[in-house]
Amino acid sequence: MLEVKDLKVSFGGLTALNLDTFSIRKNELRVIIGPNGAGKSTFMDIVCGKTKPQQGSVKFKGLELLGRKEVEIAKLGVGRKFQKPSIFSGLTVYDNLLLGLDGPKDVFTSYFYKLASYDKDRIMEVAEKVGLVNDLTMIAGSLSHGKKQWLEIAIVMLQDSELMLIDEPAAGMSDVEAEKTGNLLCDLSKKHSVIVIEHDMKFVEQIAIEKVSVLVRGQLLTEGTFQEVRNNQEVIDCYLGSANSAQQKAHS
Ligand SMILES: Nc1ncnc2c1ncn2[C@@H]1O[C@H](COP(=O)(O)OP(=O)(O)OP(=O)(O)O)[C@@H](O)[C@H]1O
Repeated sequence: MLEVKDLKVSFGGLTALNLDTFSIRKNELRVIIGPNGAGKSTFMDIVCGKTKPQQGSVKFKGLELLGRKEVEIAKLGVGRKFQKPSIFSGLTVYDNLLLGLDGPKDVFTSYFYKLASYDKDRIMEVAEKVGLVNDLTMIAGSLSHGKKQWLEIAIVMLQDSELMLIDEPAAGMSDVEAEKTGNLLCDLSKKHSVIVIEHDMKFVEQIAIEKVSVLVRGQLLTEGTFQEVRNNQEVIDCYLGSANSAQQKAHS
């Protein structure tokens, strides 16, 4: 589904990413973890066309993505949820979802776009899945932080992208909200390839049903199951640090 090779990106002399290889399968859920500044968001920025790397190759279903515009990459089937919610705060939840449909792309035409009943059904189906069905008339800006994150995930779901890039979906969520988000992402991965960046280890453990990739200083340190990664001494040293060591001592 996605095959990355020799990817390099620097900002003003600082190497943000230097990735030899990275790939994920169709309908795989991959979690990327790593300390702050490891290059995780930069990786997603490159895949969705927001950032141009100095060199490398990013193939999506065999098609080279590098050199293409963000809109074109989105149309090819790559959807992105950013770290900070980027919804239209002044519009209702419903109108945000309407804009997320693969129809007219500006606010004005969307308002006058004649919705097919299929589109309405899609909006209701997705709103139901993310638990926003009772909030459709709410102004998006007044939603709780967790619900804003769900709205943004809903917008990616409406685009029905084959590859979904989800940056820190559980940030700022309560445990209950995070668990619900985890279930949603696991469910999505039955029909889509999903890459999730996350810091919260409890959440990572819940969603890491397949491989976890660890990025450190722009490089892929290791990949494996959650348990393998969690017990990897280099990962403990580089990333999980003393908090995890203390936890392991407490368990032994
Ligand atoms: N547009 C930019 N211009 C300059 N430097 C940047 C830019 N984007 C990212 N960087 C730098 O590249 C490095 C990698 O940043 P990135 O945001 O990808 O890390 P991250 O792993 O997502 O971190 P975090 O977990 O804190 O979000 C950092 O040193 C960051 O300051």
